[in-house]
Amino acid sequence: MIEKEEIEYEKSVLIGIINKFQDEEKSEEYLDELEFLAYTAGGEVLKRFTQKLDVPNPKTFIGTGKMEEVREFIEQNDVGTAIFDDELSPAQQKNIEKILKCKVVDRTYLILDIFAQRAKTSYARTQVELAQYEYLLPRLVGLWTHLERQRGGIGMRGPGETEIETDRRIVRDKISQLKDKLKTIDKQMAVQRGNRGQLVRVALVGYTNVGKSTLMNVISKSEVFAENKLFATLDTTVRKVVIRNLPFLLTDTVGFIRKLPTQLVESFKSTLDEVREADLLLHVVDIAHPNFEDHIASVNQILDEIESADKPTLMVFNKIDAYSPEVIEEDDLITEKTPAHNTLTEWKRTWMNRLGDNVLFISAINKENMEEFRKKVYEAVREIHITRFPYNNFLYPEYDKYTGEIEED
Ligand SMILES: Nc1nc2c(ncn2[C@@H]2O[C@H](COP(=O)(O)OP(=O)(O)OP(=O)(O)O)[C@@H](O)[C@H]2O)c(=O)[nH]1
Ligand SMILES: [Mg+2]
Repeated sequence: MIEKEEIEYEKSVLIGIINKFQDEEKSEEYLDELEFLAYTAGGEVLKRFTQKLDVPNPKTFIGTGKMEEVREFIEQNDVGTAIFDDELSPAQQKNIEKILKCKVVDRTYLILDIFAQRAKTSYARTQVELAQYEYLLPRLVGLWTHLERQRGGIGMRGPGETEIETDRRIVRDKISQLKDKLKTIDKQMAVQRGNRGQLVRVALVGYTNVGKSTLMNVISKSEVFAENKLFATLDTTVRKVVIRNLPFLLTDTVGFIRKLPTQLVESFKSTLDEVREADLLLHVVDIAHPNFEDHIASVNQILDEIESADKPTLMVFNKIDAYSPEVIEEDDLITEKTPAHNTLTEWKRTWMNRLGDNVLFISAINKENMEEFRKKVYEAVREIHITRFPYNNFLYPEYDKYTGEIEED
C-alpha cells in the first residue's frame, strides 16, 4: 500500500529515451521504476517525456525541440525537478539546468539520494556519503566549465579555476577521510564476521522490493523493516536460524537495482562482503513483477561484479499470491502469446526447468510453501555443513523424512 505521509511531495517530470536497446515498452517499464524511485525519494511525477533517439544528445541528452516541450511544461506547472533515466554527464547536467531552470537529476543521483535518506547507522551513512562525494567530484569540473563560459573565459579563468580547485581538494580530502573511516569499520566487521565461527552462511540476495526482509522475518521470526518502497534495507542483519537440528546464519542485506551506481557498489563493499563470504545464496525474485526476468539479469550481473556468481544458489520465486498471467480472450485472434501470458505451471517448464531442484515458489506474506522452502534450505545448508563438520554427528542425525514439525530457534 502506498500511503502518502505528511511529506510534501516535490513536483517532478521524468525524461527517458527510446532506442534499439530499449523499445517503447521497455522504456515505459524503466520509467515505471524511475517513478517508483522518485516517489521513494519524495517526488510526485506529473508527466513523462520520451524521445526516440539512437544515441543521447551529447549536450542536452534529448533534442532541442523535445527540450523546449519539457521546459514549457515545467514553467506552466511549477515543476521542481526534472529526472533523467540515465546517468547524465556533468556537462549535460549543467546545460540542461540552464535551459530548464529547475533541479536536474539523473537516475544515479536519485538512487544516491534515497540511500542517503534511508541510511540509519553511521556505517551505512559513511558508505553513502563516500558514494555521494565520488559522484560529486567529476561534477565540480562541470561547474567550472559552466562558470568559465559564463564569465567569458579569458582573464576570469584564474580565479574560477582556483575556486574550483579548492572545492575539488576539499572533496578529495573528504573522500580519503571517509575511505579511512570505512577501512577501520571494515576491519571491525571482518573481525565480527570471523567471530561468528564456522556456521554455514546463507545470504538473501535479490532486486530491491522483492520481499527479502519479509522472508527473513518469516524464517527467523525477527523484525526486519520491510516496506513497499525501494531500498527499505540498507544495513545488514544477520540472524542465527535453526531448521530442525541444523543451525546456520542468515543475512538480509541491501537490494540491487538496474544500473546500480558503481560508486555505491564500491563504497558498499563491506556490506556486500556479507554476500561475497556467503556459502549459499537465496536469490529472491518477485515473480509478480512484469520485469522479473530483467531483475534476475541485473542481480546476476552485480553478483558477477562482486565475484559471487558461482556460489550455490537457490532461486526463490516469491509473491506467487500476487502473480496472475495476462489473459487472451478466446475471440481474440490477434494478440500473440508472450511470457506475460504464462501460468506458473508454464513458467516452470521454461528456462526455470533447467535450474533443476534449485527452484522454489513461495509467498512470504501468506507463508505459502514454507514447508518446502525449509526443506530445500535445510538440504542445501546440510550439504555444506557436512563438509565443514564431518564428525559432528550429534548435530546431524540422519533424517530421511521431513515429516513432523520443523523446529526453529
Ligand atoms: N503480495 C506479496 N507481497 C509481498 C510478499 N513478500 C513481500 N511482499 C511485499 O513486498 C514489499 C517489499 O518487501 P520487503 O521485504 O521490504 O522487500 P526487500 O526485498 O527486503 O526490499 P529492499 O530492502 O528494499 O531491497 C512489502 O510491501 C512486502 O509486504 C509476498 O509474498 N506477496
Ligand atoms: Mg529489505
